[in-house]
Amino acid sequence: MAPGIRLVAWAKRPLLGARQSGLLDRQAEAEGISGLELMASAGAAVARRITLHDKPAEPVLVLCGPGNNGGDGWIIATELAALGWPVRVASLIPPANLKGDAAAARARWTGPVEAITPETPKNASIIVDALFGVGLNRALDPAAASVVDGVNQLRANRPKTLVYAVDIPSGVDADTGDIRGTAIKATHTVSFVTAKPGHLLYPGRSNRGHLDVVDIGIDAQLIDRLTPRLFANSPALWGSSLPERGPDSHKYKFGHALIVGGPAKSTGASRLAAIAALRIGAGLVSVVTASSALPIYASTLTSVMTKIADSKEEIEELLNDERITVILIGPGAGITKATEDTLELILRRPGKAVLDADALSVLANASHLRALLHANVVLTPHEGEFKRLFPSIRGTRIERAESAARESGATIVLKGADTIVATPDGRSAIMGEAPPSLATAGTGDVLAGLITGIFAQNVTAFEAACAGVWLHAEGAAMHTSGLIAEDLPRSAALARGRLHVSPSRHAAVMLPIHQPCA
Ligand SMILES: NC(=O)C1=CN([C@@H]2O[C@H](COP(=O)(O)OP(=O)(O)OC[C@H]3O[C@@H](n4cnc5c(N)ncnc54)[C@H](O)[C@@H]3O)[C@@H](O)[C@H]2O)[C@@H](O)CC1
Ligand SMILES: [K+]
Repeated sequence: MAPGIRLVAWAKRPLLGARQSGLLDRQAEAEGISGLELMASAGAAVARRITLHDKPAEPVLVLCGPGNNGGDGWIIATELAALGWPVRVASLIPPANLKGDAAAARARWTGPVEAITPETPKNASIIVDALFGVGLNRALDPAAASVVDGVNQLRANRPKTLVYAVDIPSGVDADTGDIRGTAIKATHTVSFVTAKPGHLLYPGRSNRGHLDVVDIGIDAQLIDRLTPRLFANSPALWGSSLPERGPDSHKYKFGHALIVGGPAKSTGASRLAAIAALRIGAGLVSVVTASSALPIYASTLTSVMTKIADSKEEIEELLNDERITVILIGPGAGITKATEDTLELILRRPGKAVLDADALSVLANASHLRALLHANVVLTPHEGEFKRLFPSIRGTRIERAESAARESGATIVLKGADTIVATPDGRSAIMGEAPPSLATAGTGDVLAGLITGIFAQNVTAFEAACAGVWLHAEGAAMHTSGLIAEDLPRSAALARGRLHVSPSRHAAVMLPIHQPCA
């Protein structure tokens, strides 16, 4: 059988940062695979991935850095040359200064070696970026930055140029997705064993291009020994938890979500949330409204029920109904004493709750309510709301979401281009695939409704939050243009339906090397 590239279903594996990737390599070495063997597998896999393209007329340009990422580069060059491909190699440091596995890999390359200059990237249609990988620990120095900028300029001038990043685009921080000075804009990234947080977190996410993760011979069970807690948000994480309707299904099996409505002048947000909760599968959805706003809710909602409550006591009576499995408060609620009172009643109830929008603003100013938060409360702040809720928490987006979950005891959905879900017990997930079309009015209300509707169905806060975030993005991605919030509940529900139509979509595959690739 022809040698293939063993692509890993990376969404099914945890994300490992720089330190954990290093630990995994050390563990593999302790199990008897040398660093050089790992490097040889890594380099060979990248070379084979590149040969899925047509052989170019000009030599493939391999840019090698000072560490083991550069080591991968020397192997890639050697493998490509062995397959009869024209190759040029340029090194950032004098090859005699390389150490360890990188020096051993360099010794396999018998062709000429150029020193990297700003002019190096000219006239190449395929470039391999093996400058820096997970060992990047500071901003690129001027020599590295100028070649990186040169590669990006070439790609801008010649859009068909293929730029293959080895492990991660050089300049992107593998842990945070930050750009350290400047960074390669790759068309493809080939990483090893697991994806890295920097592949999913912005701004680095924009530099990654198409991501493949390849197997390099490390036993996947070694990953579990690192007790990883960070994941890519994908159906692999929560898909099997979502209950399916069968012939004997009854609506009461799928929960009853109660949405706290807003005043007559702002009912749209809660109506969007209610429709989203129902579409995504909650058995029953009710909006609780004051009599004054009832005509609007009653005339615009059909399958969503309305319940009237004109006083704190009436609201309390409704909330005491044990058939209600989850309550959403916030969209269009108003930053008022009434919202604060209802919020307090909700938090004093031991059950599930989702707090969004105005409820978060109220919570930020009501320190006495903080102590009532628990793991079955989901908070869905965007950056501005997060800063008001947790003004003293600093760090990267992941660190901040994790600290907030730990400190508050609630499940946090830190919204953004790369929405992060974090739980008080230390698990987190990054959604790195949301389309920019979600930046439009009302989409946050739909997200809150989706999470609420899923949470109603006997799933955990983490699963509900992750599934809501993913289905929201996947639903948006179905629209090529003109997306408005009203479209999303239906699209998210269709996305949910598709999960079970093509379960193999998230499975590992073996890519034969002669298969043409877009
Ligand atoms: N056994 C292993 O450890 C394996 C490692 N692999 C490769 O090795 C890479 C990690 O190798 P390393 O830990 O050597 O790290 P890197 O090769 O990513 O970079 C480390 C080197 O770059 C220097 N450096 C860091 N930031 C710099 C900056 N801004 N400007 C200039 N120099 C800078 C460091 O001083 C060090 O010399 C992975 O990303 C992967 O590509 C793969 O070969 C698989 C196996
Ligand atoms: K790289």
